[in-house]
Amino acid sequence: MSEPELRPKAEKLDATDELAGLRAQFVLDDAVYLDGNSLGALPRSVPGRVEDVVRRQWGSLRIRSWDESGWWTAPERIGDRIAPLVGAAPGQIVVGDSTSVNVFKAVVGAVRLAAEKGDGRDEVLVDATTFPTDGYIAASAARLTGCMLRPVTPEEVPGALSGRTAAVLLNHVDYRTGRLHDLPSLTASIHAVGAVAIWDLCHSAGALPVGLDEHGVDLAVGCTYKYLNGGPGSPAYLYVREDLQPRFDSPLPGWNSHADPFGMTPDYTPAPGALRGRVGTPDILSMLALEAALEVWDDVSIESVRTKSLALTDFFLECVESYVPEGAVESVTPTAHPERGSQVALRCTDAGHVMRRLIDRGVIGDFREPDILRFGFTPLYVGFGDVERAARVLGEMF
Ligand SMILES: Cc1ncc(COP(=O)(O)O)c(C=O)c1O
Ligand SMILES: Nc1c(O)cccc1C(=O)C[C@H](N)C(=O)O
Repeated sequence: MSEPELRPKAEKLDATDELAGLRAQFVLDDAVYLDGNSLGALPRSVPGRVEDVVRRQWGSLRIRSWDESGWWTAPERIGDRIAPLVGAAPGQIVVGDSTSVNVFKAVVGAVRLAAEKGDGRDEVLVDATTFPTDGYIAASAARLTGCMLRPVTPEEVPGALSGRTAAVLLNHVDYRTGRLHDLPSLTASIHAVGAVAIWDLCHSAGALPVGLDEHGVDLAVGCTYKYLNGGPGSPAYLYVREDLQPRFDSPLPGWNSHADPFGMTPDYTPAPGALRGRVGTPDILSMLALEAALEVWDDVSIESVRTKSLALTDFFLECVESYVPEGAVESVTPTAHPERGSQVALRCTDAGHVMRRLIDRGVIGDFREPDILRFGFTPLYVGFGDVERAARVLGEMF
C-alpha cells in the first residue's frame, strides 16, 4: 500500500478505535510519542492531585496525613490497584522502592525459599539478554547467597534447569527486541525442577495481560513509569504469591515491613502478607502521583489494550514496509503475536543519528545500543494516524 491508501486506512482505524477517547486524558503535543516504554506520558489527573498532596495533605494536615490521607497504607492500596492489570488477586503486591531494589528482594527471597528444600540448590539463572540492572543485581544477590550466577537466554532456560537451580529471573518482554517470552511455559518448566520463578514485568505491565496468579508465578517485579504512566522515578512493585508470603524472608526487613512497626521493638517480626515486601518510609509524593495516574485505567480492560497494541504494531510494520526503502531497516521484533510485546525495534545503520533526526522531526522513540531504533506503542494515547506519520517520517530518513 502507498500513502494515499495508508492515510485513509489510519483514519478508519482511528475512527473505530474504542480506546481513542483516552488520549484526551493525557498531556500531549503535536509530536508522535513512541517512548512510553521508557517514560509514559503525563495523565491530566496527576498535577492537581500532587498539588493537593503537597498543599493540603502535607501543608495543612501534616503528620495527620499518615492516617487521615491514607499515606501509611498507600503501598498495599496502590498494589491492589495494579493487581488486576497483571492478573493478581488483591493482597499480593506492594508498591515501593525501585525495580532494581525489588529485584534484589526477589532474588534473595527466592534463593531463601529454595533453600528450605535443603537439597543444596546453588544456581541462579538470569536472562543473559536482560536490561542490565537485573543482571547486575542478580549477580550480587547470587554472591551474597553463595550461589553461582548463570546467564542464559530465555530460550536456553529449559535446557539449563536442573536440581541445582534455586531461582530463575526472566523478563516478560525484552527491552531491546520487544520479544514477549512465554511466561506460562517457562514458569511451568522452572517449577518442574522445584525452582522459584521471578519475572520482571517492566515492559509488559499495562501493555498486555500477564496472568500472574493463573500461571502460578512465584515472585514478580516491575516499574510503574512506563505503560502505567506513574512519572519519572515513580515507585516500582513487588508481587509475592499468596501461599509463599508466610515464608518470604526479605533481605531488606525495614521497619515498614514489621508486624508492629510502631511497637519499635529491637527484635524483628515480619508483617503478614505482601506487606513484608515493604522496607522503609514510602515515597509519598511519587506514590500518590502514581495513584492518580492509575485512575486512567478505571474503565479500561487490559485485554482491549492488548488488542489495540497488536493492531498498532501490525500497522506500524505494514507502514514501514511501504515507506522505508528495502534493506534500510530490519525488524528484530517477532512478527508472531504471541511473541510480541508493545514495541517495534528496527535495526539500522547509524541508528543513533537516525533517531536524533526523527526526534527533530517530531517522532519520539529511542536508540538502544548498538544499532536499534526502538518504538513503544502505548495504546492509551497512541493512535493509528501517529503510527502512519512515524513510519512516513522514518521513510524520509533514507
Ligand atoms: C526490564 C527492566 N528492569 C529494570 C529497569 C530499571 O529499573 P530501575 O527503575 O530500578 O532503574 C528497567 C528500565 O529502566 C527495565 O527495562
Ligand atoms: N528508567 C530510565 C531512566 O531513569 C532514564 C532513562 C531511561 C530509563 C528507562 O526506563 C529505560 C528503559 N528501562 C529501557 O527499556 O531502556
